[in-house]
Amino acid sequence: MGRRKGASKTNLWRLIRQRRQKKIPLTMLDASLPRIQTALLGNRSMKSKVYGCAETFSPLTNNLPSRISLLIICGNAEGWFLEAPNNQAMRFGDLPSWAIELSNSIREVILYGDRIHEPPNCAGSDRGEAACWLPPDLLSREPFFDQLIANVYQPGEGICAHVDLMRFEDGIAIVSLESSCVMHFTQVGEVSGSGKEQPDLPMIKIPVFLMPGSLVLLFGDARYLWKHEINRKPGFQMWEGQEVNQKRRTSITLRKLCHAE
Ligand SMILES: O=C(O)CCC(=O)C(=O)O
Ligand SMILES: [Fe+2]
Repeated sequence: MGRRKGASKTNLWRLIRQRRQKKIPLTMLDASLPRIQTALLGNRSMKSKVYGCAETFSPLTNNLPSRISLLIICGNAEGWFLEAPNNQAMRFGDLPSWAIELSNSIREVILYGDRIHEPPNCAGSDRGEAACWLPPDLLSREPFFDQLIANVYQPGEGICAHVDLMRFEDGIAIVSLESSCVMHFTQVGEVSGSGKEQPDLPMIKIPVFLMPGSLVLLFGDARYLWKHEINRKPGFQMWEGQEVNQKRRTSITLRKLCHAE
């Protein structure tokens, strides 16, 4: 079983140590999902939709110059507050309606959608949980997601190798929009007694090509034992021997916060 909500970091490191003794499968989906894109974009451009999402976050944004595409806006029980103009927007708790629509589309597409790669049969599969696109308990949870982050990357900008924070449950969805890119996956390094990751692993780097509308689903090993990164510096975005043509890229990451039991 993949790790589930509420497990501590120490437990995670123990799990990682145990799992590294075995061959670790990468369970991940990379499928072209035009329906997702349609759900998100609707009749508007991505740009206006992103503005729309920022507007939903805070009444403050009504006063902002429209050239600011996205803002970090954090919310808590006291209300929304603006952290800094940036290229990133986050939302915790109740998601705006377009993100709920997007979550529903993701669920629908996993269950019924057209896919590039046919998933192995989840129900009754003798290949076990790792063979599904998303295990049934994650697929049926409510809410499906309650945190989103929208990232906008200009050409040359990316995100360094990381495992998403442990405050989020297993089962993470990333919708990739606008510009294609290569996302790389590398295994989490061996963990020493002090809890520090050791860099001495033979590096296995798995490139995954993401088109506009691609969906990446991370669960189990892919979520906990592999880091993901996007290095969009010149020379790193190679696919089939060619440098990927970079334009602005936007991603929407949907996750579920761990809640105390
Ligand atoms: O932009 C992406 O595709 C990845 C974003 C991501 O990994 C994150 O926000 O944790
Ligand atoms: Fe991430």
